Amino acid sequence: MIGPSTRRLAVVHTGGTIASRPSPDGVGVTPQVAPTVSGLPGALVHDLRPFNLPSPHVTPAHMLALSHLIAGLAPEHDGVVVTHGTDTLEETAFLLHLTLGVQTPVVLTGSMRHAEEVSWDGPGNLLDAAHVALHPASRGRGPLVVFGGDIFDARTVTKVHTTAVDAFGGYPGPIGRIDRAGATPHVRFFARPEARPTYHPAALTARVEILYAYAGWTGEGYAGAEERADGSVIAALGTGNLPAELLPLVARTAGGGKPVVIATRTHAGPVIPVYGYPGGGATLVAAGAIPASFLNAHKARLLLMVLLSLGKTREEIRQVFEEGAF
Ligand SMILES: NC(=O)C[C@H](N)C(=O)O
Repeated sequence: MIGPSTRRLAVVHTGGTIASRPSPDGVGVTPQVAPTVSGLPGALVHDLRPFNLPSPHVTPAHMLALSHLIAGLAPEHDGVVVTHGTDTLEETAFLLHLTLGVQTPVVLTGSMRHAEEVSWDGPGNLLDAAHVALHPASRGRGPLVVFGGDIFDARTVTKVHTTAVDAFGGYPGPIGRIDRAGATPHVRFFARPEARPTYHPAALTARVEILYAYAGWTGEGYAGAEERADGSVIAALGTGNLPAELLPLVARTAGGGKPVVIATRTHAGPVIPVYGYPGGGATLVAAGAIPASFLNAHKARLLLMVLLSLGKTREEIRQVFEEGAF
């Protein structure tokens, strides 16, 4: 029976391993049946299935469509859970973080094992996500990722393992934790992410490519990306350094007005302009490149796509990255 204390939960299923089983054609594992939340008395669950994809097939356009869908669901629900494949889960979480301005908790989760494996982690992660989404303390913290009992904010969470059940981490780490004693959930938060601006692009029309730096890179692949894209992100070395050969290339692109954002392929820490040797971070910034702060390359790409799609200038984009307005 629906009463005044009935909590309303929307569960938006998008595919991933949490919806997967061995494929009927015998080739690997594919998304098939979305899981149902079990063990949540006193809640009215509204299931939605906007798409059913392995997350490597999820695009920024899907992510923005999800953001619009959730913006419509939020006022009518006490919490929203999104089930998602883990491979690009952090990108969807970050795009939601950038574009959703709702107070209603939005919690993403998934699984690392499919429904026919002995260690299927789908039901536990889904129930944890539901409890966190319906918990009053989750309100106003921005989109969250719940995995293996840890609660992460969308800005810093990243996938850290290809197969382990505790597949998510990031720097500086979880902002909370859910544990269950029998049917009773214990949700505890250690931190509240700062309020950040939200952005409202109608569509993600800008093209942004990522280049990955390595020892001995002399710019292979650079010119093609420069020509095709409206902006680029380089997963550079350490604090944001590149081989010397890249400095004139970056200077050419930035001088021509297309933003070049420098992220790092190192797994934690900021990009800062320390080094003055050719290709060092200080020389790249002097040549017009924009440091990505603490964002990894794929999150920096989404932010750059959002800002370019809104028609922001290179100076406005630099300001957003510099001030951490994301
Ligand atoms: N664990 C997973 O969900 C991985 C899967 N390849 C996906 O992202 O769709």
